[in-house]
Amino acid sequence: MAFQSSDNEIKLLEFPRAPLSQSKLEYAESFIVDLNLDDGAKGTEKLVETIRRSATDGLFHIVNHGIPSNLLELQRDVAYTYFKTTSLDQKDADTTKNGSGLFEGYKLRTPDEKEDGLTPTIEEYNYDYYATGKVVRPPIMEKFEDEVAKVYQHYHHVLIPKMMRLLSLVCGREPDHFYKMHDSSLPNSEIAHYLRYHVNWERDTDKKRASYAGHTDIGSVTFLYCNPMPCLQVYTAKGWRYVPYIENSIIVNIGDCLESLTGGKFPAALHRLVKFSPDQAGFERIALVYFVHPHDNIIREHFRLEQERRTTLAGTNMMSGQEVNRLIMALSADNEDPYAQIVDEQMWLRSKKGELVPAPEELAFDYDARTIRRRADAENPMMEVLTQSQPFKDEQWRVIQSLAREMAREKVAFDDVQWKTVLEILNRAIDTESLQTHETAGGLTQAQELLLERVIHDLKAKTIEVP
Ligand SMILES: O=C(O)CCC(=O)C(=O)O
Ligand SMILES: [Fe+2]
Repeated sequence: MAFQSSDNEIKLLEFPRAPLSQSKLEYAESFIVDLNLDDGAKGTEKLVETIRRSATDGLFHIVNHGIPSNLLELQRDVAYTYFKTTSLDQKDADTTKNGSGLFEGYKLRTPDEKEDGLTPTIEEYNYDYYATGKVVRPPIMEKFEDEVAKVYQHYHHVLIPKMMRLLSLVCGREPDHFYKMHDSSLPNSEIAHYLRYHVNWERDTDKKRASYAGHTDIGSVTFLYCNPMPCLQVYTAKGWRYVPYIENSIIVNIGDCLESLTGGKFPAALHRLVKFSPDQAGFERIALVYFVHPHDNIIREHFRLEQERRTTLAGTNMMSGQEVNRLIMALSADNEDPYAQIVDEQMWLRSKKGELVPAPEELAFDYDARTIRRRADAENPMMEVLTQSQPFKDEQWRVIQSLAREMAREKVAFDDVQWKTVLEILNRAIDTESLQTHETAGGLTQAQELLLERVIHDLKAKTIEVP
């Protein structure tokens, strides 16, 4: 039950702030965008250049953003008070789905957590101020809504347009190019996201909450109010690095949608949370995040394109920047960094410029589970379709891989039925050196046939080595 004093008034608690950490840590480069310099002329050009340079990390810091720090710190106290003083039963009741698949309110506990009566060690609350207004807010949030809403209003009316304009300029577009995808003419969502990391949150790392295992945010940009507890890391060309703490700054973090909208030229920031530094042990951490998504139809198109790319790349050993991200996510979920030993820095940088790069040979994607596993113990989903549970011979696999590479390059895909035809043709080509493609039941388009013929021709010419 919410803490209430005798006069029925809910009291705001002050979040116990840890002293600044003195730990010596390896930090990412600080790309600082001072909005006071945004003059529409030389100053703006300088900011555009800084943002352009930050594209390797996908993350930069804005200062002189115009939101008074006391408002943001009030927001931190409000979030803390809610998490700290609200009963579990009330929190369970505070969840609402807003119809878009995104949750509103308190993030539902898992059935296990409910059964064991446990409070999640990372708690989350989502707040879409510009949504329909149907959601009933907890009393402490209602009480301070007018003040805290000034933060949302500033994001909505000032910082989103400014960032979208700067990002459009970075990408050589018309100044309103990205903002037109976010304005109020069509439905979209902006979500204030509060997180409470309990003192002992790292003990639950097997639960892999998205916020701390390596991940990218799905929207276009995310604003993160600077946090004096240096747990946030970003993946850079040098590996995982701590995000520097710059007082009163707001971090801007590029999400998947902006990566798609820029054709991979502005890659999403891959980030994660790691344990508290020893001199801040015993404190909790409250994070204040503001997710920005483009219009709903653009989000849908983004997911459609992602699905299409996955279909095209499935079974190939080529990866897009997003797959590279997923690879690092899968490998670094335990806060280790084996990725750097597998893929070199140049490859990573190329993927960050929108190129397809070869995946490490020994790894295979599992698109359904959104993970990547070592090939030895991987069941490749394409192999399943092709072999219908027969084990796949090495030589067949070699040919299929070559075919798949060509498919990725030429953007040709086969459906499940067509794959069976393809397999028949390839098996015959391998076993009898017969290269006829037209003898089979078919179902292939001309482009597919041509592609297949070329791969088979290479096979005959032994440019594909069959061991
Ligand atoms: O806790 C933080 O600083 C960031 C959390 C985060 O990455 C997220 O909520 O997506
Ligand atoms: Fe995130």
